[in-house]
Amino acid sequence: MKVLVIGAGNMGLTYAEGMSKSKLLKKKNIMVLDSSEEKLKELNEMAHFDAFKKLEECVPQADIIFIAVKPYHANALFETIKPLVHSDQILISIMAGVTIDAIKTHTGLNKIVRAMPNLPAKVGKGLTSYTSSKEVSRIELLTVESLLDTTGKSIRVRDENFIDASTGISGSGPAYVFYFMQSMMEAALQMGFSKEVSSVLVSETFTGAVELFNQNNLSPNSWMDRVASKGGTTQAALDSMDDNNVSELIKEAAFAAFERAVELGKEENYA
Ligand SMILES: NC(=O)C1=CN([C@@H]2O[C@H](COP(=O)(O)OP(=O)(O)OC[C@H]3O[C@@H](n4cnc5c(N)ncnc54)[C@H](O)[C@@H]3O)[C@@H](O)[C@H]2O)C=CC1
Ligand SMILES: O=C(O)[C@@H]1CCC=N1
Repeated sequence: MKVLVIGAGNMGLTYAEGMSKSKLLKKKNIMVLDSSEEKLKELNEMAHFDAFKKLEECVPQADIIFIAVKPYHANALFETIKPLVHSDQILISIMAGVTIDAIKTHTGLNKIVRAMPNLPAKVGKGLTSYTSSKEVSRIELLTVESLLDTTGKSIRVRDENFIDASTGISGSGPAYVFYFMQSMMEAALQMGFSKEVSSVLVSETFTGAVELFNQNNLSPNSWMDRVASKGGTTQAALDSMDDNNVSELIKEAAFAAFERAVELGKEENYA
């Protein structure tokens, strides 16, 4: 089996690296194509991939085509691969908002998997939600799932609405965590800590809290209760967040990402 990754940026290269460790793929069965000369140079230095510049040299031989370009590059790319594809191929897209119907129309392919990963895939801690067109068989889906799992965990969702929803939670979510971290680091700096110490204070706090959450069966609310003493320091911080409606604002932000994913897909707004 051969996999072709088109777009070797943050996500494409991460998946190519992940899939190169898959037992389903033998060495050198991952082809990677990027339109940027700089990227190609980088790819040519990586021994475990075959790097390509021309679609006609790699698209026809691929069993699975993995698309990881930005949504606004999708349609131009689809039109160029259309004459090169054959109906047995499976196309996996991780592009935000690009719908299965649009992919079918513009590529002529029917076996489509739409997936939404997230950036922690870079360190094997990704979460990828995915769904597929009915033409992808159960066995093919198992293969796809096994490839997606090379970068972390995957979750199969019922339909594309849940892909857009998971974009608002897990796809864009790492940025919300970084937003929170950035604010806490800025507060630590203002309190007089050095940059290095601020970074350690914040990152260890996040790692520790997530580890606690993962190792126990308690809700975040229950954990908050365990940190906060009545009339104490944590309660002062939580009261301040409640007074400022922070919880509602975070939910609003997640819905903004969800709605943007839906909007991108409508009438192909990403084009
Ligand atoms: N970065 C993230 O956290 C996440 C990104 N995504 C999705 O992944 C996709 C890729 O995002 P990133 O990796 O962050 O982007 P990126 O900008 O890092 O990588 C895109 C790559 O595609 C290449 N490219 C552009 N047009 C091309 C073409 N026609 N043929 C071949 N290569 C081409 C570019 O040279 C670049 O190397 C996007 O559609 C995004 O919606 C999904 C979930 C998370
Ligand atoms: O911001 C974006 O559009 C992409 C999709 C999820 C994360 N990054």
